[in-house]
Amino acid sequence: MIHIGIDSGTQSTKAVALDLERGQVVASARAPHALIPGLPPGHMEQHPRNWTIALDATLAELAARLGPARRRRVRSIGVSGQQHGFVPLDAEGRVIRPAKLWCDTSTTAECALLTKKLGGEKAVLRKTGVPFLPGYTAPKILWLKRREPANYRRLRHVLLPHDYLNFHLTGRYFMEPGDASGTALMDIRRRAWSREALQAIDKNLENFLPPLSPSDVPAGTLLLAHARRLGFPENVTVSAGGGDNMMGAVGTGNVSPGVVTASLGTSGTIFAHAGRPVVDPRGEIAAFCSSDGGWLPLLCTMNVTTVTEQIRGLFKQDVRALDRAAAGAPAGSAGLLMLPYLAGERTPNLPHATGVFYGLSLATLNPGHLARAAMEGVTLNLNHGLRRLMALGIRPREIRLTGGGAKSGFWRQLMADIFDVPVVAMKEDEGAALGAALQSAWCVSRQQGAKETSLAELTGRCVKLDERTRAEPDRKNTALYQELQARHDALSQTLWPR
Ligand SMILES: Nc1ncnc2c1ncn2[C@@H]1O[C@H](COP(=O)(O)OP(=O)(O)O)[C@@H](O)[C@H]1O
Ligand SMILES: O=C(CO)[C@@H](O)[C@H](O)COP(=O)(O)O
Repeated sequence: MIHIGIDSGTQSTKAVALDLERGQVVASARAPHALIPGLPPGHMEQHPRNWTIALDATLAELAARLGPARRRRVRSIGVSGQQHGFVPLDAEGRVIRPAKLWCDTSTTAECALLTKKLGGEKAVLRKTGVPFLPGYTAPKILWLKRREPANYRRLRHVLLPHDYLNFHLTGRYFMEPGDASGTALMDIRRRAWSREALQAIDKNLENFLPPLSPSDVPAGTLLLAHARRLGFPENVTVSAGGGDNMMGAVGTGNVSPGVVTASLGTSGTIFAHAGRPVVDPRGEIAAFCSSDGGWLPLLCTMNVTTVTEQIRGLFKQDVRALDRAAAGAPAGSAGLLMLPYLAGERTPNLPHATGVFYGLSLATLNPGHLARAAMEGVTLNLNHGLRRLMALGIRPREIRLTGGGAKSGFWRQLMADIFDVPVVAMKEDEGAALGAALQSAWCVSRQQGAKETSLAELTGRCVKLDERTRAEPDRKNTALYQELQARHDALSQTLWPR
């Protein structure tokens, strides 16, 4: 059987076709989609229509690559998507306005209002487990109500990006706890909507959200129009899918405690599977649910490949030239430190912070030092959160890498040195797309009942480490980076006191 996984990321949509019997990805496809340009600072939006165009294009390309015989063996599709985006739909399921994304920081006033309504930060953590942060969906809904009342009056359905793609494929409104836990509208301990959080926005909001279904329940069946266009059978199951980090967990075999994954996409995330809710009393680590029945404590920083892309653009380099330039500068960039908050930041919670190069001199103001300081800065920023994850009891023996940034050998070594933990990339680098394919295969096997296969068995069979990419911490550099971490944290704290 062939199981298809789609990952609708912030910069592009990726699709893979998994041949389950061979345990291998046999075809893949990709299509880019862009942010809406020219919006005021802090506003980050995309039109959901561009996601469906990219989804249809990648599915068509995948179908062509599979050829007629394998197309007839397609059994299921799973969808992964960037978390937290708010897709507002009217009564007919039409998109009312562009989606505000996970990296939009325009809702700090709404976060403050919601936090106050629930009784303050501690009360919010007690009631839902997840604080109101600008990246999450709840303040975006209140923003629409307060700032665009005419649009809000038309609101009848709230979906997240991956739910909207499921709706496009099946015609059904459906949500599951993994991605839904990133709305900040759930009590993540009970895996259920929090009536209090919903009512803090609108007493009718509950009617605009589908009930939460367990993640092993299918979202629906692929609409016939899609199946015919693609040459697929008529009974293709579309699984619940999930947020890209939840699916990245599955695609890196992070489905039982003890495994830690880092994703270097547009955002940077580090997460671990947990058999119980992990609520950070400081609210820095997100207490999300996974999309396989467990929980997924997660650290997210907003500035990862956006920063390296910006530096690369400045010097008109391709990704390899950027690596070479950075490798030409010494570890620690001769004292040049970068606080990478180009888009504000979620962890630490500094939505209005800006970036800083500290330590510019005749020796460091050149492309190589700037590139290295940028890569070190985003990695030190991630490491700040990794220390917090560790303080909550997550102990990584190694970290599995996924996302675009994991393709850089130079960056992998930098991560091993800064995290002081071995890192290793995966044979299939599209972890979220592979995870979505695997989750759909799991969902089909659960429907078949008697022949049910566990998710751990499926990942054990299909998820493979690429041992050639393994990087061990280099003792020459780990001590230096510990010092730099302290300087990075102190500089951040001095410039942006919390
Ligand atoms: N070899 C590489 N070295 C460093 N960065 C890379 C490399 N290949 C891709 N990238 C980065 O990965 C980014 C895309 O990552 P991806 O995980 O697909 O993002 P998203 O899922 O957020 O759309 C690109 O913008 C690019 O900056
Ligand atoms: O906001 C978060 C996690 O809380 C981000 O990780 C988004 O889910 C976007 O992911 P990428 O597009 O960077 O993969």
